[in-house]
Amino acid sequence: MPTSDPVASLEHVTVSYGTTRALDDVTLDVASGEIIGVIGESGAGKSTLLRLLDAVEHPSAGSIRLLGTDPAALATRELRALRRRIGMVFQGFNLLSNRTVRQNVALPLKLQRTNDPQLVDSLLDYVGLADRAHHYPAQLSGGQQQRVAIARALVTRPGLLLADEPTSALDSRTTEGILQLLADARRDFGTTVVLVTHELEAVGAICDRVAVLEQGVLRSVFPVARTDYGREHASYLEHAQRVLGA
Ligand SMILES: Nc1ncnc2c1ncn2[C@@H]1O[C@H](COP(=O)(O)OP(=O)(O)OP(=O)(O)O)[C@@H](O)[C@H]1O
Repeated sequence: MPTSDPVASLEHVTVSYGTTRALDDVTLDVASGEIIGVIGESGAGKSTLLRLLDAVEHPSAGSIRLLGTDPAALATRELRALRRRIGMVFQGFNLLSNRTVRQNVALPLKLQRTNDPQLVDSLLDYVGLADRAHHYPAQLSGGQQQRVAIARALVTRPGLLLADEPTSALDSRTTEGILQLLADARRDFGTTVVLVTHELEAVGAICDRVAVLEQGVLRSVFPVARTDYGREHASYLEHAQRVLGA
């Protein structure tokens, strides 16, 4: 079990937009090395929570610590440096369409004015796309594009990886592979993952705990009883039989 300080810590955090409380008195720790799911109906506050954890939003009340610092107290340059330590993957993959797979993965390093071709290659290999390095995103399937996005997020060895509905645009078997990749990243790199999703199966597949938001209020955080979901080498037929109970 993780023993170090939380990667992120919210203390009585409220985020208000006018009279709307997008988050209402939320207290939550994200432990180092855990995969925590965040679920809730539309408008429950999931995106607001992610924006706080990505340090693009600050609490209206309460406090937050992210990777050991208070983001609200940082100057622009320090805030940028903090945000570079936070990886993000999105439902729509958000790859640069006019850059190759390899260039997309190398981008965060380029933004840091560094260059590590071996690391980029090793990550492409890790996500199983070494042979697609010179392809463009439009030449890849959705699942492959999400693998590129995950490689891009991991290339800086982020202290926190935020995943915003990462499998919602994918079919169920591709979803299994992507979830397995996130679980592997935790196992192999110790990556802490916050997974926002409306897919309860995804939470059951890889999360240690789940936080349930309702109208901005954190109703409950409880341990997840994992389902054996991530058999990535199962054939499509096996997958269909398992899901459909044949
Ligand atoms: N910039 C904003 N200005 C005003 N209200 C906002 C803003 N951002 C979010 N809200 C409101 O805050 C509440 C929480 O929104 P949020 O986007 O965090 O929910 P969500 O759980 O991510 O929803 P969804 O699943 O539909 O994306 C909603 O009532 C929303 O209308």
